[in-house]
Amino acid sequence: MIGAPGTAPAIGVIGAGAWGTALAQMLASDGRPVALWAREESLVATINHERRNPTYLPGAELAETITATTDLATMATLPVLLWVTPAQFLGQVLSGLPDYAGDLVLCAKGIEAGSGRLMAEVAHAAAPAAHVAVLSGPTFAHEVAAGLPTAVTLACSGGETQWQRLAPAVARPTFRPYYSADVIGAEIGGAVKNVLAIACGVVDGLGLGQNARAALISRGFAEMQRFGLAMGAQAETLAGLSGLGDLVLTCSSASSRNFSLGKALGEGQSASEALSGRNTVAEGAYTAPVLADLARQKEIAMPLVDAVVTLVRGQAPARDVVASLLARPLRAERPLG
Ligand SMILES: NC(=O)C1=CN([C@@H]2O[C@H](COP(=O)(O)OP(=O)(O)OC[C@H]3O[C@@H](n4cnc5c(N)ncnc54)[C@H](O)[C@@H]3O)[C@@H](O)[C@H]2O)C=CC1
Ligand SMILES: O=C(CO)COP(=O)(O)O
Repeated sequence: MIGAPGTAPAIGVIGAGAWGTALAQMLASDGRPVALWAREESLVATINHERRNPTYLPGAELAETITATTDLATMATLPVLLWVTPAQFLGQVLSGLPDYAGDLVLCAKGIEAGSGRLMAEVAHAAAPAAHVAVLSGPTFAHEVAAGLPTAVTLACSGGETQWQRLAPAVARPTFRPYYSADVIGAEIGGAVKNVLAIACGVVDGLGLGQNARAALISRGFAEMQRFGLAMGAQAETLAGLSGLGDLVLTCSSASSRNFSLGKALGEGQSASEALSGRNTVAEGAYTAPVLADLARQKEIAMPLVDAVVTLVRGQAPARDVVASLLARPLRAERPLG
């Protein structure tokens, strides 16, 4: 049983990393009970007894109405689950709930390596009866946990009927979802921006200046549009909170794990050094190679994504990768040309 009698949660969060914990805190901000699933027994005890998550979200004092558990089967009884395990583990963890038939709100940002599947495809395969939605936008976990305001795209595969159910379950005074029916667009924005944030971190680490960063955001957005439109995303979604909004956030701050990974590479750390010893996830490092493969299959030029692949594979130093990007033939600015 999750929560005290009479206070059973109607909503659960799967994954107690930084983002899952911050989402649970945001959902509990008006006193509603929230169930939070973690893999780690010791973390469950710390959350329930000390009201904190020192491993993934240090500094936040967690609400009394959050109840942590390692029991996935109990979570399956809840009508709404926010799924926040990292992208590469979605299929594996969700396969523990194959019959889940409630609303499954996907919050990870990435593409599955190996299969090239977006998160909703992975979820449909693992839990075919679930009603999938995607929540994505400019949302640094520590800011959301602190109650600072933001807005997100909530893309519902079940259209407006699902939105009517989910919006009141997820919205809070400082957390504002906007409706979309474009699940693919919301997924692609979040997955691609993580890769581009690594590139922006490299620019920062190399000390190449703010002009270079703005140019990279703009040319990176062109890559996101080319890829997204070819995959069936809508242009307005890519230009919205889950696309351009999150791209600008993540490309502008070392609070981003992807940006900070790129910064370390730009400062001269090797890829293996920069990637090892992290207990937090920089999704872009796992998404970049599979994204580059998908783009190649579709004959879509993504030179910045290709450059990030070269860097995370440790195939060339950052300065050489930037030099070869700058030496590419001059061309028209058209994003789709
Ligand atoms: N942290 C943030 O500000 C935001 C993160 N996201 C996305 O949320 C997703 C989760 O990221 P965070 O919560 O930040 O993670 P995190 O980096 O804080 O923590 C890592 C998480 O991975 C889990 N994990 C490690 N090995 C695992 C395994 N074998 N199976 C299942 N889970 C495993 C850990 O238990 C932990 O929950 C990512 O896709 C990220 O892009 C989205 C918005 C904001
Ligand atoms: O997605 C995020 C903010 O919207 C968090 O970005 P990082 O995973 O790079 O920290």
